[in-house]
Amino acid sequence: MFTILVADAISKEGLQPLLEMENALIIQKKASDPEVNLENIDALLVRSATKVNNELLNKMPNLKIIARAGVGVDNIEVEAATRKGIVVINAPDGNTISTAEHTFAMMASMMRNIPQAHQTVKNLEWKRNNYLGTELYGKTLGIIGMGRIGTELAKRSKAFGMMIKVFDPFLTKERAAKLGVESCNIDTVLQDADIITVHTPLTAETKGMINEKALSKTKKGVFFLNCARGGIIDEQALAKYIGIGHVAGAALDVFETEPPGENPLFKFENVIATPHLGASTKEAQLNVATQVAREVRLFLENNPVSNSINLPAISKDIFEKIRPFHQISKQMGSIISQCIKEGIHEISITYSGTVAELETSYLTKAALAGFFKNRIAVNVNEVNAFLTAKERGITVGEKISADAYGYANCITVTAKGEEHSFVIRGTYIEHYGPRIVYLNGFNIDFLPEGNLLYIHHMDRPGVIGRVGKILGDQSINIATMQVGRKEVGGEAIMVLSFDRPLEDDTLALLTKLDDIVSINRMTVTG
Ligand SMILES: NC(=O)c1ccc[n+]([C@@H]2O[C@H](COP(=O)([O-])OP(=O)(O)OC[C@H]3O[C@@H](n4cnc5c(N)ncnc54)[C@H](O)[C@@H]3O)[C@@H](O)[C@H]2O)c1
Ligand SMILES: O=C(O)[C@H](O)COP(=O)(O)O
Repeated sequence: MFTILVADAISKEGLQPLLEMENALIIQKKASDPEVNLENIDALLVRSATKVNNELLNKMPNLKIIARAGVGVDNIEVEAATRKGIVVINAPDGNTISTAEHTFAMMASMMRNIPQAHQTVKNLEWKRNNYLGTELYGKTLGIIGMGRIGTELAKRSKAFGMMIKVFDPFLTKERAAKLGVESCNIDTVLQDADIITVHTPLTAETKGMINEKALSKTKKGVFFLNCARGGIIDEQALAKYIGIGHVAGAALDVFETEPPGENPLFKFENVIATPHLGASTKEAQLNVATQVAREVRLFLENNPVSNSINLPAISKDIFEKIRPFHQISKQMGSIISQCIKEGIHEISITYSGTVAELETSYLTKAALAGFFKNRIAVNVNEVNAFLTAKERGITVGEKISADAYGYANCITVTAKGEEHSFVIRGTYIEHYGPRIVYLNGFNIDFLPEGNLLYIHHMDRPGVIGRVGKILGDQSINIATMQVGRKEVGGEAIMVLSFDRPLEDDTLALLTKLDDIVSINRMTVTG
């Protein structure tokens, strides 16, 4: 049973994919509500109101996925979530049109003083001469950040006869030409635009990018819009430039602190504001809720997700292709971890045959997740596998080899420790399943699943019988048994599987037998 916490106001209709799950309990309450048992939560759905910081994450040890029903994830400590192996997803395009429309509406309202004039009419005043507006037609709109919203805003503004100059370091010349906008450096946008609007995420680079220095480069009489994130335009600097009459007006949907409380900008009549309403339409809310609800459900049902912030996107088709290799990679990581009982400084994985053509980095992460599973307390998965290896000083290498040892596909994992190395090789055979075909110098063939015992011994008559007798005396049923050796009378191995885990006492008896070099008891999940 999964417990899903919907902590912000998210469209109930959009949550349908989750509400239809038979094995999920949906709780719609604030994360701070004392009735919510945070320890049980598997999935958390938020908008921008809930601050998903490390402190909250520490109270949610079971959390597997955070879904942001919207675009900006600046209310989520993504790095802290990544460290804990929690997948973070968002709904990147569900509210694009609504926010572009809101920005356009704010621009038109600002240029024609609509909010101010509206208020006077409601106050029974008729001040027609106070509100001389400015046409949009023929004006230059400067767009900083030409992503989804910037692009939709440009299309709408062009239809109103505006010229568009944009600054976005990641915009190619071809795309700018296709969109019919002029790609410029930031100074050109600042100097030439009559109206400037920002549509970037809030990052270390964009925070305060419209500061006093930037404002000093703008035309006298310029207008500003911020419907992206508070802080991209420095509020103090903007207030100063409005105060001296350089900036003619500003339209703001977002603020450095939300709700903003007392703010120096609010004393100016030519500043208009909305309370972060860009995405607040029925359509956008349904879109973003449906997008994240579908993704959370896919994730909880062990399918890939497409809109993860901290996990490479894999399409369902590709995931279906890698699924069997994903499983065996994890199993090999787990076996290696249980067989080599010392600190590891290097893990390298070699792919050959058909598997080498797939998304191997995902498989490498799965092998690391399997390796760490039995070793450390933190939940390690594809999200934090590389980070965990790095933090523990383990070098991870990935190679492609032409030699598949006669198999259609083959994955070899090598772990190097202080004193020993361990090599395991597996393959996936259609209609047969995952098989381990090589263990540390020995050819073998076993299913890497369940309660396993790996015995390294000398190839002498009676060893197998003595092992069998001890197990029989303890009423332990051997489910499967495979043997392998290098040469007659030399070293050999056997891998046995049981229906239940082997007790310590049995293991101790087996260890004492003659001709046994080492014994490893393993539990490997499917
Ligand atoms: N007001 C609202 O309710 C509301 C709703 C949706 C989105 N947003 C916000 O709007 C912003 C844009 O959203 P989007 O969906 O268009 O995002 P997006 O990722 O599609 O676009 C962002 C663009 O900014 C560009 N960029 C990044 N750093 C830059 C820099 N230093 N200088 C110039 N350009 C830079 C990127 O290349 C990208 O093209 C985000 O901050 C998002 O959180 C607000
Ligand atoms: O980043 C976003 O998607 C917007 O800022 C919308 O935020 P909201 O979901 O809190 O309205």
